[in-house]
Amino acid sequence: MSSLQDPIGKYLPYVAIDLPNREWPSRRVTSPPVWCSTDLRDGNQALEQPMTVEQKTLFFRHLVKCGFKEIEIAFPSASSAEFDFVQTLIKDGEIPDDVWIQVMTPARPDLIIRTMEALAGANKAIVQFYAAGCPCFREVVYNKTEEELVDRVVQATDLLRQLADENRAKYGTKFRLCYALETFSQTEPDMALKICTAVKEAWGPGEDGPMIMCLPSTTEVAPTNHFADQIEYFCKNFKYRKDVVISLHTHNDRGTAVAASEVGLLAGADRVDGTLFGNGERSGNVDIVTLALNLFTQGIHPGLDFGNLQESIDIYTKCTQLPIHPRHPYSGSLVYTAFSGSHQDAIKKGLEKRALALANGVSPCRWDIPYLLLDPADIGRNYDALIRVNSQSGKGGIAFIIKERLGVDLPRPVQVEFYNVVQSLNEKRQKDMPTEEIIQLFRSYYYFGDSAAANARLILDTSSVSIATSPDSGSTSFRGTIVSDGKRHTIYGEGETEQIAFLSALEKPLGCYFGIRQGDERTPVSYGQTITTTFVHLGRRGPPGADAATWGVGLDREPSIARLRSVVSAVNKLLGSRHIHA
Ligand SMILES: CC(=O)SCCNC(=O)CCNC(=O)[C@H](O)C(C)(C)COP(=O)(O)OP(=O)(O)OC[C@H]1O[C@@H](n2cnc3c(N)ncnc32)[C@H](O)[C@@H]1OP(=O)(O)O
Ligand SMILES: CC(C)C(=O)C(=O)O
Repeated sequence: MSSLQDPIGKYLPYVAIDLPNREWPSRRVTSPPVWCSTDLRDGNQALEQPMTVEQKTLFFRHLVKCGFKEIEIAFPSASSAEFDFVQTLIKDGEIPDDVWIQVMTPARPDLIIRTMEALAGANKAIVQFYAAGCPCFREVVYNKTEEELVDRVVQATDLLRQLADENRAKYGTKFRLCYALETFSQTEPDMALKICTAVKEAWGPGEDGPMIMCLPSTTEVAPTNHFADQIEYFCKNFKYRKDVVISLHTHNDRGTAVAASEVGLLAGADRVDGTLFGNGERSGNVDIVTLALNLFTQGIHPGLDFGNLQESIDIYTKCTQLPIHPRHPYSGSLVYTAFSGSHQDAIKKGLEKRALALANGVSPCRWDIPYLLLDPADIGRNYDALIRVNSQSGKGGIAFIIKERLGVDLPRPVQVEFYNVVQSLNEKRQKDMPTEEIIQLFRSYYYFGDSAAANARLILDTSSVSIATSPDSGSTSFRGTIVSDGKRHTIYGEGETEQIAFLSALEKPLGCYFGIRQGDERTPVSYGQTITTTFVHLGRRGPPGADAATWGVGLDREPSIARLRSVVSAVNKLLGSRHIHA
């Protein structure tokens, strides 16, 4: 069996930057960055099967709909499909006036020329060219000295400026340059400054807007505090800082791309490029949905619209053929679901408190629900999946489902009673119980609604019921028709309340004596109509030691009928027999 070897010597720790007065730890982000989607380039280049023109077009339209104003659409020199895609978007008028398309090229003259050809006719274009700066790339990949590398990027910038001028003259295209110092986070800080200064000076002030300096963690190799130091150091020491937009492009090799971008913004960056759901090379780019919703849950509108997140998920999965993990932040199918009892209980209480505050007109009503960072409704989800029941669940979660689906607000003892029923089934099944099944079980267990009546030994014909209260004695009389074990009886009884009168009327045909031990009636709930829910705890007198008691539930628009129904429910449970559980 293999075991993890001693890593000392094989892997080197990062070299910390001397930044004694670092400011990023105490800063706050108060407004969103400029966003750039790189789904159609970095995302696309990492797919087993890169997107077709149709898929890219669909994705592009969606990015526009989400509100991206800068969209990297292709690596035009990679293939004719990529080249043609750029031309198709331009010629078909797909690009809104306020959107800058971005394309990517290495700092190679042949590829730069081809890239600029692809932009013929564009209105607004950002050309991103890249060359890595770190020692490994200089030595291993390019075989170039620092000076030779600087020369290469300066020559590339000169060529880009010349071609941009030509395109501008021919098509009126507005051009901005983005230089991506690939492997920035592995490049010596002063080398990073040197190479970016050379590019900026070669490009000049830029006619159509500020130049962009993209500082990527091409491969994420160190903790995020180090990345933040690198960005702050660059921002403080780059002499053209005020003239450029600093952009972040973080990868997720250590699983901290989101955190790296967040601290990078604190450290002074202005722009973030990344992909929806973090698609991209290896473990991906930064997930822009997560970043944006992280801002949203701090009370800052991200300037991107993920109000219908399912649409983004559907388009993403269709175009990339990649799934979203069920536990993916904000987007996963299970991230707004609690299975465990104490989570469910807390969520239920939080939502009830919020409902009360909303009903009392509290506005704005702060979202403060245990375990739920975001209101699922904000991204277009409903509350159906909030609670799912398995053997780890408790009474609170089950009560939540019954309340949400049936409008029945169970009192605590009924919650406990029904929880025990669900729990004993769950323990046998060893898997979660779908909501529909819980509802069905509730109906049948409490002989609730028409479907449950089929199993009932006692049925009350509610249309036959007449209840009267004597003004003299104050006593209430009940008259009505029941069906007991298939036989029809017209019965009569008297008592202090309609429930007691009904119970006394039942004694003869059923041959049993029942007594009310406890009752509970809930404020009528409104589901288009006003419904009263009544709960009764009913005892049956049996032989010594064999007394039984149970809860019954009754619902009706008419409060007195709801009370009688609760008695029917409890009596049926006590009589048992024809009752069949799920
Ligand atoms: C970190 C990133 O994601 S960067 C973006 C990466 N994306 C892509 O590569 C997707 C599209 N790429 C492609 O289709 C192809 O790589 C092409 C068409 C661009 C180039 O293909 P080829 O000409 O066959 O070259 P290849 O990809 O093997 O590149 C290697 C050469 O480019 C050089 N090179 C690599 N990056 C750069 C750069 N940024 N600037 C200048 N030269 C570079 C290498 O040093 C190497 O040169 P050498 O042949 O003299 O040793
Ligand atoms: C070249 C840049 C933008 C990049 O994709 C990276 O470094 O990961």
